[in-house]
Amino acid sequence: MTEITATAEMQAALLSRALPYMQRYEHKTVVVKYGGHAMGDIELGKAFARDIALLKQSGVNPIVVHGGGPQIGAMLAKMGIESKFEGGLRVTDQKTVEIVEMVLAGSINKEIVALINAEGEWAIGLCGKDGNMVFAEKARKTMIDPDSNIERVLDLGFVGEPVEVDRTLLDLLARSEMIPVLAPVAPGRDGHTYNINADTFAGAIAGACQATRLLFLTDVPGVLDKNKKLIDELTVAEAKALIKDGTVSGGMIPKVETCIEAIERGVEGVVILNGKTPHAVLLELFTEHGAGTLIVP
Ligand SMILES: Nc1ncnc2c1ncn2[C@@H]1O[C@H](COP(=O)(O)OP(=O)(O)O)[C@@H](O)[C@H]1O
Ligand SMILES: CC(=O)N[C@@H](CCC(=O)OP(=O)(O)O)C(=O)O
Repeated sequence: MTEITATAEMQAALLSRALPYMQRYEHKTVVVKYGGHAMGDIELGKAFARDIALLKQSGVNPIVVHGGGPQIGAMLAKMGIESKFEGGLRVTDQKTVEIVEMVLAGSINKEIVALINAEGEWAIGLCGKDGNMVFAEKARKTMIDPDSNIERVLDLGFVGEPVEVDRTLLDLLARSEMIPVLAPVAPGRDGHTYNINADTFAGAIAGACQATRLLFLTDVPGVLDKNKKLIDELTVAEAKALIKDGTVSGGMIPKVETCIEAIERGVEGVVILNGKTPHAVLLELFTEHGAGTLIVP
């Protein structure tokens, strides 16, 4: 067999394996949450943008929701403001929310839009404020104090939770062949701007759009057990237990909580996977052995 024939056969074999998966997602909504920790490397960023463009070209309706926690932290540090987190969420005062909006809805959002557009697609950068897409309310979070075992209410300032999602604009964009790239900032009916954890925002969008898949791209292979081994599959009950016993901590808490809520809202499948693996999105959706942790009911 010549080298050219061998390559053609390999490509055909790859295609024939991928095609049934491609058909499975045709005309379906896939929400991809692109975490701040998965960003940073320009080549990886281009590979991510290429995957999103390819999804669109294969008839899938992708919606990107991005984070930018480390990038916000760096900007706050430059301005001499210390980052403080409680339960994986940034304590956000008025000055902080202004910087959060600038970094998320400004620079990061437009960088991702430019990367996808460079792949020949029409991406459009928005946040919850655009088209009355998302309204938020001040987040009401409680936490069990590990020392006293007493539940305490957290005051996180202008941290919001999405309470209303209107998909009119998203549906319009899907019909116009555009790819929405969403920053997790939204207004409240009280006139304030709220900083929403990007995982929570992605879950609310996926729920409202009845997405077929919700993918979380982060900087770890998925949910790890106490021995740092990857857990391939988790039920909702097992996931709750891992948060309770502290195996899941920090930024992984809002992620896993969102997975649980998204499944309860009717999203078919939720996966947490490593966004630092080149073409993680295509591999997850279009190959038999998806990567990461799949959360199931
Ligand atoms: N059980 C766990 N399995 C995997 N990661 C965990 C776990 N518990 C805490 N983490 C932390 O959660 C981080 C991912 O959340 P986060 O930093 O918010 O990422 P992103 O910016 O991608 O949203 C990991 O880098 C890891 O440090
Ligand atoms: C309330 C809250 O914590 N908001 C996040 C929003 C960005 C985010 O979630 O980014 P990642 O996905 O990269 O973590 C923050 O201020 O960092």
